[in-house]
Amino acid sequence: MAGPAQVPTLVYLVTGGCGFLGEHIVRMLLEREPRLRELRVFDLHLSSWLEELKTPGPVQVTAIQGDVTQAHEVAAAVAGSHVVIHTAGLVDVLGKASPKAIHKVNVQGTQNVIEACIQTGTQFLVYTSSMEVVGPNVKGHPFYRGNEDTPYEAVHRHPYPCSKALAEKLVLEANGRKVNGGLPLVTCALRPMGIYGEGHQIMRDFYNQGLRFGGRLFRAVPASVEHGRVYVGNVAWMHVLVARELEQRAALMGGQVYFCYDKSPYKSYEDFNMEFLGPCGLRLIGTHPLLPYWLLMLLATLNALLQWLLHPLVLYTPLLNPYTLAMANTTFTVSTNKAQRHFGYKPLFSWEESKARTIHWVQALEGSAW
Ligand SMILES: NC(=O)C1=CN([C@@H]2O[C@H](COP(=O)(O)OP(=O)(O)OC[C@H]3O[C@@H](n4cnc5c(N)ncnc54)[C@H](O)[C@@H]3O)[C@@H](O)[C@H]2O)C=CC1
Ligand SMILES: C[C@@H](CO)CCC[C@@H](C)[C@H]1CC[C@H]2[C@@H]3[C@H](O)CC4=CC(=O)CC[C@]4(C)[C@H]3CC[C@]12C
Repeated sequence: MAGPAQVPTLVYLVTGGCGFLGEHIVRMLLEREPRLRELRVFDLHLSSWLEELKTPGPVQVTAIQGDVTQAHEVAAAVAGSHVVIHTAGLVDVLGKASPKAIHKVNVQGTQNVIEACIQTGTQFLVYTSSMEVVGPNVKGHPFYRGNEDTPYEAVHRHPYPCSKALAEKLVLEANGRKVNGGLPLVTCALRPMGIYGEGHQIMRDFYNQGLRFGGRLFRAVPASVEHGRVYVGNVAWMHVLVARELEQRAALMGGQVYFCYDKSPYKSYEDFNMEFLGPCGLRLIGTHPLLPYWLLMLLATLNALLQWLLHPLVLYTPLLNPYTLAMANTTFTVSTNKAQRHFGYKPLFSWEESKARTIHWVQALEGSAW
């Protein structure tokens, strides 16, 4: 809420504001950005929950149905905004979208956002990048408690990380370009670890898979492999803070990247999911992977082959493919305080609270075993 001395003046635009992360950013801005006058929510598909936010209140919420690949639609939405949080993206590692579509949305879409800021004189751009810009790489090298300066051979082949890496580069290189009116564009990129929390589709998929197998999930990843995770509320909070601080700390923060992290424990992907699915009645079978890695890779490759064979007829997109298996089997965790040093980030939600909120959400899912 605005204090007595604060007159809300700022206009924010959130692209992808109806997605899993986008919704949390939108709600967080409304709760915790007192200087906000108007919040523009731009998305290809507008969600029904936006309606309740559009009712008269201290902040005008404007829903804009649009496509980031359409430069004119982006420019119209950006015009007159002070800050753009560009979180729209095509997130796909299961083969639901073509490489071309992923590139178009993630790279061309980001280029359109940058050019729109330049054309319309919008000075501050926050980009949701991804840990995937760094790794895990195709060689399966571990990244153990690394930070933004840890050397790592970032080599990608999959369309999604390739597109995020290219888009991040565009955003960082645009820092300092002159926007209409002559002021410099200030950009920075946030690289979330694997996000979890209310609304997480893959968590929902694992839960439904567990229900189909009589409440059981079967271990495929050794418990010793650590996969970094971060709660969606903390990712949203980091976006709000960066957007708020970018003006005052432009010299320090402009052109920088920040991993998005919190106090979520370092665990394997499956053991971490069990923190939520366990209390909802699911069990993870096996203390070690039930099948050897080579056999899992064979099955994953068969899945990829089936996907290719079936694609003219149906979309076959199982969770297990060579890429997801390699991702889940490679340690990738961060330990950094760069965001704290540069803009005072501290997680808003403790691990206990993040866990409780996520469990509560899983329990409320349809078909719950709870
Ligand atoms: N889910 C995760 O674990 C992580 C996600 N990220 C990044 O966070 C961002 C948000 O991801 P999620 O919320 O998980 O995905 P999501 O798929 O739930 O949200 C993406 C949103 O972008 C919108 N969108 C897609 N194409 C669009 C287009 N052409 N024009 C306008 N809007 C479009 C979608 O409709 C959707 O609402 C993405 O940029 C993603 O790369 C980064 C790290 C981890
Ligand atoms: C082998 C399977 C048996 O249970 C487990 C498969 C799990 C995978 C579906 C996930 C493992 C790692 C995830 C990715 C990771 O958290 C990083 C990501 C960052 C992003 O920017 C987007 C999402 C994702 C690619 C995430 C997707 C799901 C996994 C591959």
